[in-house]
Amino acid sequence: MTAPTLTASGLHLSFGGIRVLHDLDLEFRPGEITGLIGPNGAGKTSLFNCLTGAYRPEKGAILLGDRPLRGLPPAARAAHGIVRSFQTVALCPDLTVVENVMMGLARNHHAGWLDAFLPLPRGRRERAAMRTAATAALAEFGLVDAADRFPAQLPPGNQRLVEIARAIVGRPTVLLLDEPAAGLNDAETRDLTRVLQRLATPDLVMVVVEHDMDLVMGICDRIYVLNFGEFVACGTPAEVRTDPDVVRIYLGSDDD
Ligand SMILES: Nc1ncnc2c1ncn2[C@@H]1O[C@H](COP(=O)(O)OP(=O)(O)OP(=O)(O)O)[C@@H](O)[C@H]1O
Repeated sequence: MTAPTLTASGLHLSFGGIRVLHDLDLEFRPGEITGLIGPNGAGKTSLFNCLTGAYRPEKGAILLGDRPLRGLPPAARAAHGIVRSFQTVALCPDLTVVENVMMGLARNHHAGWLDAFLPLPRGRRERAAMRTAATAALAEFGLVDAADRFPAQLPPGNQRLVEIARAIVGRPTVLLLDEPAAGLNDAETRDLTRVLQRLATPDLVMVVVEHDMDLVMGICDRIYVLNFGEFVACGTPAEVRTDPDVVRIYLGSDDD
C-alpha cells in the first residue's frame, strides 16, 4: 500500500520571540529518501518536533495525505505511523536489546506491549510474536546475538542501530531519522545505508537529518536545505551540491 505524502505549508515556530522556523512549505513523498540538512541550529530537529507533535507551530498546516495533523498530540500521530529516532540514543537501560525493540511494536498490538509481558496466554502469544518481529529487525543490522544483552553492554554505534531497529520494527508510515549515522563506524554506517535503501519503498515516507554528507548525497532522492529556519534549496543531491547558496552557507563551511 502506498503511504500518504507528508506535507506542510506556512509553518512558523518561535520560542520567546526568537524565530526558529519561518514560513516552511514542504512535501515528503513516499518511496523516496528525503534528506534534511543545514548547519547546527538551523531548525532541523525543531521541524521534526513539529511533525511529531512535540512542538506546536504558531502557524501553518501539516497534512498526512489529506488528514490534518494540527492539534493531534504525539501519541495520536504515532498511532498514524509517524515514528522518529532521536539525536541522542534513548534506549531503556533496564530492558534487554530485544525488549527495547519490542517497544516499537506498541501501536501494532491491541493488548499493548505491557500486556504482552503479563503471564497470561494472550500475553505469552503476543510476546512471542513481538519477539520474533523484533529479532527480525535486529537481524537487519546483524545484531541478533545482542538480543538478550542490555544496551550498556553494546558499543555506542550498535546502540544507535538498536534504536533504529525499534523505529522500523512496527512498519511505520513516516520514519523521521535524526542523525542516524552519528557515532557509527564505517561498517555500521554501511549496515545502516543498506537497511535505509531497502526500506525506501512506496509504503514509507523517510526523512533523514544527517551531517554525514557522503551518506546524505549517496542515499537521498531529494534534499531540503535549512538555514536559520528557512529553506534555501530543495532538489536532487546533484542540484543541491552545486547550488551556490548551499555551497556558501553549508557545504563550504566548517560543518562539512
Ligand atoms: N524548546 C526550545 N526552547 C527554546 N529554543 C529552542 C527549543 N528547541 C529548539 N530551540 C532553538 O531552535 C533553534 C534550532 O534548534 P534545532 O535543534 O532545531 O536545530 P538543528 O538544526 O536540529 O541543530 P543541530 O544540527 O545542532 O541538531 C536553536 O537556536 C535552538 O536553540
